[in-house]
Amino acid sequence: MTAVEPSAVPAARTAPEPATPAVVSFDHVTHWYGNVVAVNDISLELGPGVTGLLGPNGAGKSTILHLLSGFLSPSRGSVTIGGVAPWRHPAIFDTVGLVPERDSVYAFLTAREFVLASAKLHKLPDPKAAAERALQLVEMIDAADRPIQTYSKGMRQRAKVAAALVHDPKVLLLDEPFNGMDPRQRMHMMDLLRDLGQRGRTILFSSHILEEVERLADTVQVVVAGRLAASGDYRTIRRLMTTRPHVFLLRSTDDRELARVLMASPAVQGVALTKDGLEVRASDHGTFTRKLARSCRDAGIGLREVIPSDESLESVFAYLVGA
Ligand SMILES: Nc1ncnc2c1ncn2[C@@H]1O[C@H](COP(=O)(O)OP(=O)(O)OP(=O)(O)O)[C@@H](O)[C@H]1O
Repeated sequence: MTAVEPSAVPAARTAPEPATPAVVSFDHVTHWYGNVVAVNDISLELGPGVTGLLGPNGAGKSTILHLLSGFLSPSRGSVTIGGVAPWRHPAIFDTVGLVPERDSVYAFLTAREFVLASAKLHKLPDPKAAAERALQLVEMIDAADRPIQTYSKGMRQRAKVAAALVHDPKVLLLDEPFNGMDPRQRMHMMDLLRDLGQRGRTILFSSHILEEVERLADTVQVVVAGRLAASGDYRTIRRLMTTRPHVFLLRSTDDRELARVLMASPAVQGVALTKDGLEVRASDHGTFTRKLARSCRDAGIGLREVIPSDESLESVFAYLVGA
């Protein structure tokens, strides 16, 4: 496991104070569904601020969020929010708001009715005012009286966020909240979540998109195949991802000569002549890509194509797990 301790974060981003007591805690948590181990011995602590839960499909992100919401009990270990175990403890919903991945919304209701129903379920003193405030936060006032079934996916997402926020929870859990949002909606939602994090709320959102997490999260928890692969400051994790070895396929006027030239570079770990071209394993992505064109020019070799061949998130995660 690549364990990265949360490090000091420059002033540009708001990070949880190191002394802040953990609000959310996983202590050696395992959860299995029948034979499938969805979460495997995960320990983590989260405090106020925005945390991204990053992982490929099937990594265990939804299971982690459902354990926190009290929908699932840990098979082993303990999960707590503010010191309380959420399982079979509905009062936890005074503290927690959940935006599920699936649309668990009555589509014949309008957003206003849906959010108001959520406010009433929370027995808020003024449910109407709370619903209006939540709809305003997600910029849904104008469309609030249309049935949800007429909404785009992004609007449905925002209606779910309003319902989860209506009681101003201390902890907000969001499962792939940006799915289906257009760039403007996404930017607005990011601003809203960032603002809530800065105002002391503990926000945990799942995503399989590195850029989303990078733009929003103060800290990142990377899960792969049910295990915690890395955790801490997003910059450190980003650096680990960009400094990992990268594989490129190159096509040139003289692949054999190019192999000889590249092997002299400290940024290159290995080369292989294949029927498709020259496969290069670079130890440092930045140095390799910066110097490649010049090396070819100096050697009189024409560079025809540079194809990164292991850029999938899965390969990034595989590297983090194996590192
Ligand atoms: N109810 C279930 N019964 C059996 N297996 C399940 C169940 N729910 C999830 N799993 C399995 O547990 C593992 C983790 O699933 P989970 O939904 O938590 O991952 P995820 O990271 O949220 O993935 P995705 O991004 O695709 O939603 C997967 O292998 C999944 O197939």
